[in-house]
Amino acid sequence: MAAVTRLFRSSSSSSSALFYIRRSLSTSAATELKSQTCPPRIDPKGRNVQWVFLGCPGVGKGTYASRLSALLGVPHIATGDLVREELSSSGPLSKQLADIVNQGKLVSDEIIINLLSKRLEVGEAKGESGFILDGFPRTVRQAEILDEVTDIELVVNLKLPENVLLEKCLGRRICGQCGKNFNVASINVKGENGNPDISMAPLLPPSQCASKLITRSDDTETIVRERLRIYNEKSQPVEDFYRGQGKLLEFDLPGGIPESWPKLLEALNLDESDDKQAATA
Ligand SMILES: Nc1ncnc2c1ncn2[C@@H]1O[C@H](COP(=O)(O)OP(=O)(O)O)[C@@H](O)[C@H]1O
Repeated sequence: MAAVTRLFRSSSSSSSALFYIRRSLSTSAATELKSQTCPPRIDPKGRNVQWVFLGCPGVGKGTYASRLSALLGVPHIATGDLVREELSSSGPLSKQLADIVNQGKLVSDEIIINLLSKRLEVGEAKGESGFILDGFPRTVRQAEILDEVTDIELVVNLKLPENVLLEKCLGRRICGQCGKNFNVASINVKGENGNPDISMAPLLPPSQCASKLITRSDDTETIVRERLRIYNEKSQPVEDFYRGQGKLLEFDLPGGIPESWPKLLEALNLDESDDKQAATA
């Protein structure tokens, strides 16, 4: 497979893949955020933002990153989706990835950078610029590599208590036909240590999707617990990396989408009229 060939041809860690990332991103204008944690009020479209979404498995990175990508007119690039696409192909990497993902482990930095650079190449050919990254970087090494090739403006760190994350992952369903995400869990968790209670209504599928729902093979309790453990070990240092750069916006989700989305827009200094544009996009 071309991606693997390219990866193993590179003499230093991911250098050829990095070339593609650099080339794809060099045309995008980056705005320094530095010590601010709230971006300036902006005209959302055509801004070519370079944002990253961090957060534990099941927190909702995909949901909010995808809504914001529609609002801001930039691609939502989820490395988990790239891994799953590769998994469902019959390429030689597929079996290796299945073993890693189904143990809840992280794919190597080299493979993930290679998949990401291929995705960026395709986007570049279509004239894309800017991005919202979801699920990348997940290690400090990945964050350092990203820093070498682009200037991330803002890193949104979505947070929920661990018991909610587990329930959300176990309730997650995907329509096998249209690919939309749903959640059958009805969450009511009492807040501990002075934290507020959290309730989330299920996000149920319409009738045409109801009979086609599938569960991700890595959304079992054992694998989710392992993914949470690995997040704490490998990905939490990424939060510190960006906190040190003054780019981290911490966002405690207050509940499901109806409660969280307006508050997230507020935290990002985006307003309701921008939201309406997204809804009709
Ligand atoms: N940046 C990355 N680095 C290493 N592995 C990754 C990365 N992104 C995704 N993966 C792999 O793909 C799997 C699914 O990713 P994702 O859909 O983002 O899951 P999650 O729901 O755990 O956030 C991960 O468990 C991991 O094996």
